[in-house]
Amino acid sequence: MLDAVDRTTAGERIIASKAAPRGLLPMEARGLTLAISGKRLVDAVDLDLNANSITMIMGPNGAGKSLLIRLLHGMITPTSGSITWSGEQLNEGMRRRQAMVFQRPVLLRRSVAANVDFVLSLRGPTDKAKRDHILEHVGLLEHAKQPARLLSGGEQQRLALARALALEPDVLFLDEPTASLDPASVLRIEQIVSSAHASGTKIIFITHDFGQAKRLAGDIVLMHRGGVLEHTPAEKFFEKPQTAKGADFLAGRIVL
Ligand SMILES: Nc1ncnc2c1ncn2[C@@H]1O[C@H](COP(=O)(O)OP(=O)(O)OP(=O)(O)O)[C@@H](O)[C@H]1O
Repeated sequence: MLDAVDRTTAGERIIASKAAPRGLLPMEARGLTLAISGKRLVDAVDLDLNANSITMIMGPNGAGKSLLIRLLHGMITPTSGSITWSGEQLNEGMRRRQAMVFQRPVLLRRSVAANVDFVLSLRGPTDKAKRDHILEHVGLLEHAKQPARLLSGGEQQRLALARALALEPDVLFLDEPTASLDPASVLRIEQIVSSAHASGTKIIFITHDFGQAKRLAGDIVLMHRGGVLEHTPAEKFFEKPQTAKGADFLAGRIVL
C-alpha cells in the first residue's frame, strides 16, 4: 500500500476533512445476473464488500468486470438478483454518493477549472476556493485556465479523478483508469486514489496490472466468465490463490 500523498497540501486537507470511514457499506450482491441475447454475461454473482478497503477486480478480458461495477453502481439494471448498500436496495440517492472514473476520461470541452466547477455546481453554489483546492490536490492548479482537451492523457485522467472527488463520493469505482498511462502518471493516479481511500472513500478498482494490485489492493475479486472465482485478501491472494484457476491466472498461464 502506498502512503497517502502529502497531507499538508491544502487540497489534501479539503478531501481528508470528512470523518473516515464513512459510507454505504456493506454492499451485498446476491445472484446478480445480467443476460443479453440469452447470454449470461454476469452470472449469479454473490459478493460482499464489508471493509473500507481498496477492492481490486481482476480477471481475463471479457470476464465481466466492467459490467459488474456498472451493475453495482446502478448504471445498468440486472436481469435478476439484488444489490443492497448498507442494507437497502440500490437507489438514486445512493448513486449520487458514488462516482465512476473510466479508462478514457470523460471531460467537458471547457477549461480545466470549468470541468470541476460544473461538478461542484451540481451540489451547490460554485466555490472557487474549493475548486482550486481540488485542482491543487491532483496537481492541475497551474493548468486551471487551459482547455481540458489540451491536457496530456495522464493529466486528463487526473482531471477526471478531480471531477469524481469533487462529488465527495462514499464509493469510487475506477475502470482501468491507468491502462494507457506511463509509470509516472500511474503513480500519481495511485497516490490520489490512496489518499481518497485514506480519507474514507471505498475504492472499487479494475486492473490488469499485478504490480498495481500489489501496491494498492486490500482485497482481490477475481472474475472469470461472468462469475466471481474468488474474493480473497490481497496478501493471501498473492501468496496462494484459493482456486486452481486463480493460481493459473497469477502465474500468467492462460485461463480459459
Ligand atoms: N452491451 C453489451 N452487449 C452484448 N455484450 C456485451 C455488452 N457489454 C459487454 N458485453 C460482453 O460481455 C462480456 C463482459 O464484458 P466486460 O466489459 O464486463 O468485460 P471485462 O472483464 O471488463 O473485460 P476487459 O478486461 O476486456 O475490459 C464481454 O464478452 C463483452 O463482449
